[in-house]
Amino acid sequence: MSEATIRAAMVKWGRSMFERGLTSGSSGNISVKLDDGYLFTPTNSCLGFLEADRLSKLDAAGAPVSGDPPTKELPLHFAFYESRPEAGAVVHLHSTHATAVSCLKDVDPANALLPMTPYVVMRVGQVPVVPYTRPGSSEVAALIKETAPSAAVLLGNHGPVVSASDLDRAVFAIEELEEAARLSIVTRGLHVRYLDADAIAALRPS
Ligand SMILES: O=C(CO)COP(=O)(O)O
Ligand SMILES: [Zn+2]
Repeated sequence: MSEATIRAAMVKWGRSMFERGLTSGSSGNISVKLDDGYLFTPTNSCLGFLEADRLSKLDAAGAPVSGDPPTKELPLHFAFYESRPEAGAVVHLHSTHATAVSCLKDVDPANALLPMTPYVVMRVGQVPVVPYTRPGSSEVAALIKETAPSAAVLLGNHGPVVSASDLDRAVFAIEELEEAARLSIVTRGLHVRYLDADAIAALRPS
């Protein structure tokens, strides 16, 4: 895929997620790995109004090449790229329900979402919660690396982050994560029938 196509896809998905209320204001950030480096959304940009030629380009060592200054969450994104060689894209949002789950005291920090439906198992897998760190802090990197090989993580009291082999898959996965979090919130206190181990074992990523 050409760099121009990837830039257009970042603008398209950013707008789509923003317009559907999956992240507000200037929250959230997206990155994609290129053959010769990375593209990042600029810091303080609104995902709904990204401009393809202003995206931040970094070289393979993380040095700036062109565009506006990158998201302050570089340590977060690079923690995924460094611990998951298959990662080709990373998406971070402040989507409401996943963020709500990230604030709950009584979830299992090893896996915050018990599997109720198939797609979260197929697209996301286990979702650990890492302790709160200040947005942009480099301390988050070691915490993310401890969760490897999880492709998805909830930042405690902050929001979801997902990595995948490409941007489409990362967006699909973070949307499934948000929907699974929404189901877990709306069914709280109800008697839920979770997927059993046989059903989970029969699901394969596709
Ligand atoms: O979500 C955010 C911080 O966690 C947004 O930060 P940036 O505007 O620097 O990308
Ligand atoms: Zn954030």
